[in-house]
This record gives sequence, structure tokens and C-alpha cells, in this order.
Amino acid sequence: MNEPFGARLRRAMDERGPLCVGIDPHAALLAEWGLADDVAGLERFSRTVVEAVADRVAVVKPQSAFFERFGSRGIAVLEQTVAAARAAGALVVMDAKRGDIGSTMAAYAESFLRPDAPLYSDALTVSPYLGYGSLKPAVDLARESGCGLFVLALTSNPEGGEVQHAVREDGRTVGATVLARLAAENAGAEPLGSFGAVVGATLGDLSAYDLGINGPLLAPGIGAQGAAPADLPRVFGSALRDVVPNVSRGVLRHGPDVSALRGSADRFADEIRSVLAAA
Ligand SMILES: O=C(O)c1cc(=O)[nH]c(=O)n1[C@@H]1O[C@H](COP(=O)(O)O)[C@@H](O)[C@H]1O
Repeated sequence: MNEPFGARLRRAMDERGPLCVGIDPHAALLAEWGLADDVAGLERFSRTVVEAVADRVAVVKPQSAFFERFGSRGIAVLEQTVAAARAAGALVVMDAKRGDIGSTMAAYAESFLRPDAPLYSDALTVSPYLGYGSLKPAVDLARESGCGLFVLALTSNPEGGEVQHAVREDGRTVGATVLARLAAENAGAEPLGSFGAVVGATLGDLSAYDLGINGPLLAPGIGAQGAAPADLPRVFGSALRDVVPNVSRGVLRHGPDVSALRGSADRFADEIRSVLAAA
């Protein structure tokens, strides 16, 4: 069995810093890079991002939607992207945000978390909003394969609150319940559990939530959605050390030049390092 994802992630964060660069080939970015909105453009874009950052950041996060747009040939590019990024030493979080009834969830888990699957990744983003228990097949397979999950808890988008801040009969919010489930999943894991939460960097003060889940906190929202590395201490408080800040468009807009992309990722990484050192 692989070493558990949480242990591999903690080491990568220690060695490379915690930054995650998203690989999000938006049609608008392909156009800005002078690429056609087709499979060749997608392939060129993804290869360039991997070349620029996968040897220096802890994590890359391909966003499956932008590959699925091109059908089976887009998925083939996604497979190549995952393999190339892992070969360059980055951990790959597949951002596919899967969530379904348990029996179907088992098939989603096999698609991304079974070591012989073509899209095998180090971790997968999943949605608990069919009920946290529906994720059990993914939790079980992740444990067995040494993979991780990132479970949507408090998302970065303004609409998320209507579900995630809703108060249950027991007085707890739905988002707090997801966090508590993850803390239970990670109990006793060292140096870090493999079951992470997605918590937006855009959300401001989250002191009402217990973010101490002994697992990683994937924090999208920096750059294009308006948050900055300097916001992280206020949002994450004492859980700051477990935060994996994600930047997608904020880095990608600097392409297609490899050294400009790399420079942008390095600047975000440096800024995050200083924020962590000062906290
Ligand atoms: O799971 C995610 O990664 C995610 C969760 C969330 O709450 N908000 C969020 O923006 N994301 C993803 O993070 C990336 C953010 O991209 P940028 O806004 O371009 O940095 C996109 O791929 C989103 O799909």
C-alpha cells in the first residue's frame, strides 16, 4: 500500500511549501495564450502548466470540467496531465467534485482512487451534500489505496452559505457537521490525516467553526476570486499550518511563457511562506 496521502502531503508541504496550482484550461485563457479552443490547445496549455510548476509546488489540481468539455480526447489529455505532474514530483488532486448515492459513489471512487485506474490521482474532491455517509465507498477506497479526499465543507462561492450555514435540529450548521465528520475520520493520524476539507479563502473570519480536523484544508479563492495570501491567518487562525492554498487563474493568466508562469507561482509561494512565518 502507498504511504497515506496525509503523510505524503505533509512532507511535500514541508519540502516545497503548501501552494497548490490549479490547472483550469478556461476557454478565455486558451484565447489569451493564443491557443485554439480545441484538444490541441488544451494539450499545449496543460503540458505548459505542468512544465512550469509541477517540479516546484506541492500540489497541482486539474479541474476535470475543462477537460470533459472536449469529450474522450479531453479525458485522454487529463490522463497525460495527471501522469506528467506526478512524474515531476507534484501530488495531484483531481478536482471532479463527485457526489452520489453510495452505490454510484463506489464507481466514482474506482475511477480516481484505484491504483490501476487511468485517472488514478493522489486525492479527489467530493461533495458531501447527498449526506456525508454517501461518501463511505470513497473514504474506504482512499484508505485502502493511500489516497486522500477533499470534502466540500465551506465553499468559496457566495451561494454556498445557503446550504453550508444552514442550522440543523441539533443547533450545528451543516458545514460544521462536515468538519466534525472529517475530524473523526482523521482521529489519531500522524503527521496529518488524509481526509481534507475545502474551505474558501474568501470567507473572512471563520472563528465560529472548528477547523482543527487534523487534516488538510484546501483553500481556493486566492487571486481571481479576490482573496490574498495575507487573508489566510484571519480566515484559518490556528489551523493555518494545515492550509493548502489554491491559485488557478491568478497564476495561469501569466502564460503561455513558462518562466512567467513559474515566476508567478514562485511569488505566490513566497508570499504564503512569509505569511506562515509571521503567524
Ligand atoms: O474544490 C475546489 O477546488 C473549489 C472549491 C471551492 O469552494 N471554490 C473553488 O473555487 N474551487 C475550485 O478552485 C479553483 C479556483 O480557481 P481560481 O478562482 O481561478 O483560482 C476552481 O477550479 C474551482 O472549481
